[in-house]
Amino acid sequence: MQVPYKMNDSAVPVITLDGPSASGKGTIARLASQALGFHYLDSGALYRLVALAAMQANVDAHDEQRLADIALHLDVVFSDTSVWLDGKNVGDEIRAESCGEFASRIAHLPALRAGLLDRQRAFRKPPGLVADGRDMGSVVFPDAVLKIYLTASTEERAHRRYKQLMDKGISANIENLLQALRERDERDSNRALSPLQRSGDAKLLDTTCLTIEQVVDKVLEMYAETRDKASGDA
Ligand SMILES: Nc1ncnc2c1ncn2[C@@H]1O[C@H](COP(=O)(O)OP(=O)(O)O)[C@@H](O)[C@H]1O
Ligand SMILES: Nc1ccn([C@H]2C[C@H](O)[C@@H](COP(=O)(O)OP(=O)(O)O)O2)c(=O)n1
Repeated sequence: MQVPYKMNDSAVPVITLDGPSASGKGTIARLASQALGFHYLDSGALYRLVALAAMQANVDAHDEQRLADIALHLDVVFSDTSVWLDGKNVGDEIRAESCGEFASRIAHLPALRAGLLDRQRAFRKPPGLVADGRDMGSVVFPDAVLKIYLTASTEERAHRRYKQLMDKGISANIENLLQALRERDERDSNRALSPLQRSGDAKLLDTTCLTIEQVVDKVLEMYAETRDKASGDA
């Protein structure tokens, strides 16, 4: 397990991007982190990795203790281009819709979420971090300097996911994707612990009519404004 950065975490700026499935969180967080030279945390990948490991070991979605145990002992390595679980490249496997679905079904379990907390916070290292997920701004990094709630209409998100799957040569059906997105949004938003919701201090960024480049520019602009304000206040 990685050792958390301990010296003075609050001095390391964090930008959080939370939002529903296929809103573009991963794409935008990765590009913004590259532009700023920051580290990047794809927290959804951790939930997907627990889901994959659990599916491979035939662990029941209700077996909180075993799932928490998997979360605590995940042997995972993130590289720029992929993710390695127990020494095996599982980058494509964790992106499967079935894996995202299983991740969403187990993500309400408190012991599992607790088991991933330190691992997520360990990504906070100088010079800064961009983190994406559902509860990055509300629970994992409540002192983030910039919190964004990224969203887009359900139809646009289904269209984006459809195109993404087709580009990878995976067949998909837009109606099924729409239905799956609605179910996942519903489950992620209505769980008791760390639900997907826009917290009061998160800035809303609706990307329905924006290109990827426009969204990245907007995030960088928001971050520059936050820094200007902080230096003006000092
Ligand atoms: N503003 C945008 N306009 C068009 N396509 C986008 C936009 N943002 C993201 N995408 C595309 O949508 C798909 C889903 O994005 P992704 O980053 O995986 O979303 P999330 O992490 O929220 O599930 C990807 O193929 C990505 O390239
Ligand atoms: N911070 C997080 C990240 C993901 N999850 C859960 C809920 C999500 O449906 C699954 C998969 O997340 P992921 O961000 O990879 O999914 P999408 O790319 O948005 O489709 O994991 C969570 O509960 N908290």
